[in-house]
Amino acid sequence: MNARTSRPAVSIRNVDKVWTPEGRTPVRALAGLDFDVAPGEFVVLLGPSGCGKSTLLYMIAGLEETSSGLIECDGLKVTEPSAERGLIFQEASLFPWLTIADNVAFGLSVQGVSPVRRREIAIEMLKRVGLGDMLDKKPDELSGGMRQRAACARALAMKPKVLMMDEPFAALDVQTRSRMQDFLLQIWKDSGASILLVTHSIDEAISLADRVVVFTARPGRVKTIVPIDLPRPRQSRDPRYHEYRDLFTELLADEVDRAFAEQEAA
Ligand SMILES: Nc1ncnc2c1ncn2[C@@H]1O[C@H](COP(=O)(O)OP(=O)(O)OP(=O)(O)O)[C@@H](O)[C@H]1O
Repeated sequence: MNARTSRPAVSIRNVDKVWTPEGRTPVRALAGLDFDVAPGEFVVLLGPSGCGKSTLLYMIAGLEETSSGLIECDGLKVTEPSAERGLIFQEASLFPWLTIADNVAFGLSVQGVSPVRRREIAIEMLKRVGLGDMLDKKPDELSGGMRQRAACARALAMKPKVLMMDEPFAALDVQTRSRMQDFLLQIWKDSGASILLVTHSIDEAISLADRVVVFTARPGRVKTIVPIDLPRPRQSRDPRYHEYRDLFTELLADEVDRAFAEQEAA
């Protein structure tokens, strides 16, 4: 972990979330979440389907309110979205009618950056993610991996302190996924941002994380937090890698069974 200050980048204090959809039974998604993310730390959220991982990201992003408890970023209570907290989804949510460079520049226009400077930043960011020769392409002219890199460039252009990623590589093929993981580690080091990444993949968690937060089945609670004490780049042939894999498989198995049992009973 390359924490630089003692103040957490994200502080999650006793957070509950109950969804109350109109005309439907309330859903208790998260209960009593309490953990911190250090500046520059890479935290992976791992847990069974429906345990509230995405819900947590939306609350940190300021897109949803907590039902109780407190979320702070850099010491300030989260009340609304901020450029300091970027969110990337499974499918790159780029505007299809804009070029890649204009997509990256778009958020900066909201911040009042001049058109010339926006273009400069967009080019710089797209070069950084290896898309320097794709500036004037539209999203549908790019592969899925390229689109995700463009989404990363757009988020990084805002210089976020926290970058949240909701299963960002789940839709990609195995080879592209592995390259994107290497790429992500590189931009994480370069940017100094904290990363919170949701995945269902145990291997992705071991390959990327400083710490893995394992959730219980719904309502999601922190089952345990496991630091990954392996040097990077992580090698799947390392016997300790296999020990982590066995540990996470065991930790998740009970929770996945519980989640299934609940779905069948519903
Ligand atoms: N907008 C919403 N309105 C009502 N209920 C919601 C809403 N969003 C999520 N939920 C419910 O909250 C629970 C947690 O959902 P969430 O998507 O956060 O879980 P998850 O762990 O990210 O799941 P998955 O791994 O399948 O993506 C689920 O039961 C879901 O149906």
